[in-house]
Amino acid sequence: MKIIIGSNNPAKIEAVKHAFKGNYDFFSVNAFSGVSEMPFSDEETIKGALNRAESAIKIGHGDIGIGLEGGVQETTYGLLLCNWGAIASNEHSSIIAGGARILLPEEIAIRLRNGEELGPVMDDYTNKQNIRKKEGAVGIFTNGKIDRAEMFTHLTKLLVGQYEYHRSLIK
Ligand SMILES: O=c1[nH]c(=O)c2ncn([C@@H]3O[C@H](COP(=O)(O)OP(=O)(O)OP(=O)(O)O)[C@@H](O)[C@H]3O)c2[nH]1
Repeated sequence: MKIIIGSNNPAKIEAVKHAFKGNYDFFSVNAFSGVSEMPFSDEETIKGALNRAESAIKIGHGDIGIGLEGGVQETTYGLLLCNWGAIASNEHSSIIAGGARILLPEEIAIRLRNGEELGPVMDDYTNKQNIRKKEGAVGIFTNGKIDRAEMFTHLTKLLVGQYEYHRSLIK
């Protein structure tokens, strides 16, 4: 089975490879999210994940397309880091799942509300480079307990499990 991942971000690719068990061929493509660089709601982040999954399966001529998208959601408690994923398949309509979420520190949230993007803000805050491709904001703010790849692995397992369940209903 040919699985097309709609991103070249190593944290996302590693996560998808970990979540699938069995004989699969993985390819990654730079899929278009069709949403803003910094999605600012669950709705927008889900849309980005769906667009990436549906574009990945088409571009890569795969059996399955996977889209993973990071964003934030405003709440009365503060700004939540949110992540969403989608599986597009040739057999049925797309499936979505959400990742674990944590509140971002207010000094980070203020910068995002003023229009900055989380990736560069995290690099600036930590004085490191490409945090988004490594441990991610979730890794930094959980003291390394859950990094971005692990969070996306869990999310992708939620997708794969639902996909298998849907397929068992079709057959
Ligand atoms: O350091 C981070 N840790 C995180 O936990 C995290 N979650 C989201 N973001 C940032 O939010 C924007 C959209 O996210 P995103 O997933 O669409 O893009 P990305 O650039 O990370 O990947 P990709 O576009 O190469 O696939 C980008 O600025 C990401 O950097 C994060 N940055």
